[in-house]
Amino acid sequence: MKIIKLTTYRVPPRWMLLKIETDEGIVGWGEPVIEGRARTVEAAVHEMTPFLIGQDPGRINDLWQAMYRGGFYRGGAILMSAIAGIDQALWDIKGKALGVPVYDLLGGRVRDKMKMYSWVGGDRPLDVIAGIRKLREVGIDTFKMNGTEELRMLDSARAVDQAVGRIAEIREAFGNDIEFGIDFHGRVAAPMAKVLLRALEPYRPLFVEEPVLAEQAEYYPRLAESTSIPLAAGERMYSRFEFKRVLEQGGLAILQPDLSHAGGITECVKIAAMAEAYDVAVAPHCPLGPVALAACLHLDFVSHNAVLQEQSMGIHYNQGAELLDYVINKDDFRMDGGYIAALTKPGLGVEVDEERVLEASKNAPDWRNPLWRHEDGSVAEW
Ligand SMILES: O=C(O)C(=O)C[C@@H](O)[C@H](O)CO
Ligand SMILES: [Mg+2]
Repeated sequence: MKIIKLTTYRVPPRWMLLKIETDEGIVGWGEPVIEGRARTVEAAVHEMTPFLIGQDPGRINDLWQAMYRGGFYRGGAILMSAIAGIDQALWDIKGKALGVPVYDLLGGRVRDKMKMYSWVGGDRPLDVIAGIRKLREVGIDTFKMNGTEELRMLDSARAVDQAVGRIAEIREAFGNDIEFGIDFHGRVAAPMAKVLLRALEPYRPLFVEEPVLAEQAEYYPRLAESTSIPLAAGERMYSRFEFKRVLEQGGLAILQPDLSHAGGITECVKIAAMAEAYDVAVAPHCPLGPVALAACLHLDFVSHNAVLQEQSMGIHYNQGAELLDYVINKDDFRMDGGYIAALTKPGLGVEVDEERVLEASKNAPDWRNPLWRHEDGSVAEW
C-alpha cells in the first residue's frame, strides 16, 4: 500500500482535519492542529508531504522517526502537532486495512469504559454552578473550570478570595457528589501559585492543572511539596523528551499530553508508559475535535494509568461547530453515566462526514485566543 495524497481541511470552530489517501482506496483521518495556529501547522503538514507520498503507511514507527529525526530542527508545538495528525491518520489506515480498532493493534483494552469530564464556565469562570447542574442531568459528575481571570504576578487577597469563593460555592452546592479539576491555565505565576493552592486546599479539587506555565516546570516539585492537591500538566509539552524531565524531577501527579500536539498515538503511548513507571496518571488533554478525541480514547483503552479523559462537548471554544458535527457515527461517542465505551469500528473509529467537512472548510475562521491585558496595560496570561 502507498500514500498518494494528503488533504487538509481547516474547519470551524478552530480545528484542522487531515485526510491521507492510499493507492488501495483506504483513507485515514487525523487532526493536526495548534489552537490559534492552524495555518502554521497546515504548512508544516504540507512541508512533510513530499516525503510521505509513495511511502508505505503501515510503517508507522519508521515514518514517525523519519518525520521527527529527519528534520535537524525538531520538536515544539507546530512540528509535533503536524506529526501528531499524520500519525493519527496512519493508525487509522492500519486499523482499517486490518479490520481492527487501533487499541487492538496496541495489545487490546485494559478497561471496558473510560471516565470522561466536561468543561464548565468559560474563559472567565462564570455560571459554573448552573453549568454543573445542567451536565449532571445527563450523568456527568466530573468537571473542569478555569481557576481565575487575569491574575497579576503578585495579586491581592481580594483576587484570591474571588477565585476561592467560586470553588467554595461549588462544594457548598454539590458537596462531594461531584469532582472537579481547576485549570490555572498558566495564568498564575510562581509567586501566587503556592498562595492559591494553599487557599484551595480545604475544597479538595481533584487536581489543579498547569499550576504554573510549562516554561516554569521546575516549580512543580516545590509546589507539590506545599499542597496535597494533585498537580497536572502536559498540554504544552510536546514529546517524550520534555515529559521525561518532569517525571524525573517529580511534582506532577497527572500528565496531560495532547494527542494532537505531542506527536500523536505513537508518541503519547510511550509517554503514558513512562508515566506509569513513575506511578503518575495520564489524563489526555482534548479541547479539540472528534478525531483528536478518538486518538485519546485509543490511548486510554490501552493505558493502565489513564484516569480521566477531557472532551469538548459544550466547551466555550466550540463556537460555530460542536464536537460531533463532522461525525456520522455520533452514537458511538455517547456518554453513559459519565463514561464512554470503546470505539469498536476499525481504525480510529470515526466515520467522518466528508461532505460536511468540505462545506465547512470553505469559510473556516482563523481562530485566535484573546490577548488579555492587566489594568496597568501589561500583557496578562490568557
Ligand atoms: O482544555 C484545556 O485544558 C485548556 O487549557 C484549553 C486550552 O488548551 C485551549 O484549547 C487553548 O486554546
Ligand atoms: Mg488546560
